[in-house]
Amino acid sequence: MSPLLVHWLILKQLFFDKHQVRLIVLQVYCLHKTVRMSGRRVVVFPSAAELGPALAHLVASRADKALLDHGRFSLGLSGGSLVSMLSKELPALPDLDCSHWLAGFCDERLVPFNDGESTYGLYKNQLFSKINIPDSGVLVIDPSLSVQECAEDYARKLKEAFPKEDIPVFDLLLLGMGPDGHTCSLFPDHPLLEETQKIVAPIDDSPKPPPQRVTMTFPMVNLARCVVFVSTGGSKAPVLKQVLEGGEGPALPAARVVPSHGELFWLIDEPAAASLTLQVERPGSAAKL
Ligand SMILES: O=C(O)[C@H](O)[C@@H](O)[C@H](O)[C@H](O)COP(=O)(O)O
Repeated sequence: MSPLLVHWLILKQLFFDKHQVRLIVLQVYCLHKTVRMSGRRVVVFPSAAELGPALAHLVASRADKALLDHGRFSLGLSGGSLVSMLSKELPALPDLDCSHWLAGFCDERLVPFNDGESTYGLYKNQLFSKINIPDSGVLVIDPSLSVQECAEDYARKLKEAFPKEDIPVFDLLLLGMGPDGHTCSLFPDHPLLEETQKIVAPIDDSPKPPPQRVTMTFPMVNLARCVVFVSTGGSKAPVLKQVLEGGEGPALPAARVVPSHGELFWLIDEPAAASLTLQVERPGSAAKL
């Protein structure tokens, strides 16, 4: 018998009657249900430095699972701080094999690849050059096209890469969230939030520069097997509270990411979590998610 169980049985004998035991079990169950079984896990790390390795392990574990299940791991990337975090942490994993990975972009800015604003350009220099992902394993936009054509071209590339599915189902999408609650290039109050037909849409009036971008839409994002938001820093605290706990007015774009069948993680640090009152997980840096 495990020592924990022995302790519990002694405690139970000494202090609790049957009714109290039932209550405690019910409370533990409810807590577990709130934290885990709502389908969304909010996981708080002391700092971004501790969050990074846990994110890398999560990526590697979902990659292992996907490779076993269907021989390929499809990963959707976003810009922002994710670029440097992934570029630091993924190559540091021992034995990471990316030869059967397919990397796409949750959104991309319509600028040449050698422009400092190109998300692909950043990943190419900082991450792809350090891991063994083949060039053919990276799905990129064609920045020479108009924004409309670019979105159509990128949607076609995605559909070709997922021939068995009407709408591509990514194994893992990594998302960031802006201080206005945007994610991908889906901005608050923008008509693209209501898009139901296209899997990738053009946007030429992005409130955050550069104005021309292409973006995955909610119908595609919400089909992913796993979606992970990464949000760090005290400046994100107010919007995180609104997104995770609700507030006045229509739901912000990041709050509308609710995978229909997949997992949803919010990996955040303590400064970003400062205003939250909901139940969160605080697993420490060695977290295996
Ligand atoms: O295309 C963009 O303009 C950025 O990529 C942007 O959408 C970013 O992902 C979020 O603002 C989160 O940024 P952080 O990861 O730095 O919080």
